[in-house]
Amino acid sequence: LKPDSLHHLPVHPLWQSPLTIPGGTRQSPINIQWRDSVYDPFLKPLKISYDPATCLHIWNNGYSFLVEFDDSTDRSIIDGGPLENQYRLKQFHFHWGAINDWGSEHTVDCKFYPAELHLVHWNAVVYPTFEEAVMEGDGLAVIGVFLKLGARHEGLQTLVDALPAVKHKDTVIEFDVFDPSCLMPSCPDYWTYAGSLTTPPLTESVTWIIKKQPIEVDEDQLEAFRMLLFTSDGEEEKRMVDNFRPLQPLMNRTVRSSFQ
Ligand SMILES: NS(=O)(=O)c1ccc(-n2ccn(-c3ccc(F)cc3F)c2=O)cc1
Ligand SMILES: [Zn+2]
Repeated sequence: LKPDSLHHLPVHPLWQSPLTIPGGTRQSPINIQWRDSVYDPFLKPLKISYDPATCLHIWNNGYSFLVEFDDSTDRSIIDGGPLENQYRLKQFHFHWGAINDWGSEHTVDCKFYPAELHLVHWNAVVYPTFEEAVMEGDGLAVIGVFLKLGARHEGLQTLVDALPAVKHKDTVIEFDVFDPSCLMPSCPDYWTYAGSLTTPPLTESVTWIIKKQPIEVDEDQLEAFRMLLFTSDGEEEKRMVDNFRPLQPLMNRTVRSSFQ
């Protein structure tokens, strides 16, 4: 890419940034082609231990709504799986579509789910702050969980009930007890690959752990996501929908599976 050609990269209206990172070799999200994933018998089970009391607040950051956690200690962590160290939970958020035909960031055999949950963790064993971990190849670990249309999810409902209070960009409410483990599917199977953040700064610092089994949510719960706004109070309302990044090239990467 010659420098002047950067100005002609397609810029997706939502992301206000180049769709592809010049020189990017491990961008996310990707399509997971099930038959091309490679079973790795050395992958360990993922260990998750969250302390519900570390939950702080929910805020609408203009991209999604984030549930943020107190990551000043090792009270909410994940370990095992493909990870060399334990990683601390910082926040979780979702991506979803305007309709149920799409909304997830990752796809499986080119199939979209209506939404995708991301639990963002950082390597506090090696890096002193989240800000530094974001810049390092082994700095972050994000668990991705697909949402599919089905039965009402009782654990999610406490979160859904709070969403009207964060309808507008830059609004926040206290949310002091929530255990994200209730959003995990029962099946331990996952895929894992080396990738990036899917919104700016798009840094190539994420070990992705994508759960094979989706969780079920009902239509009302998805509609509750869709009534959020990208816009601040007083601005012309823009519904917060389709906040997912387009698929990125796999390039020289292998997706490993924890299951045969
Ligand atoms: N969708 S995702 O890949 O899970 C994803 C995408 C972007 C982020 N993200 C965006 C800005 N930040 C961020 C927040 C605080 C900070 F100090 C540094 C950051 F990069 C961040 O973690 C976090 C997670
Ligand atoms: Zn995300």
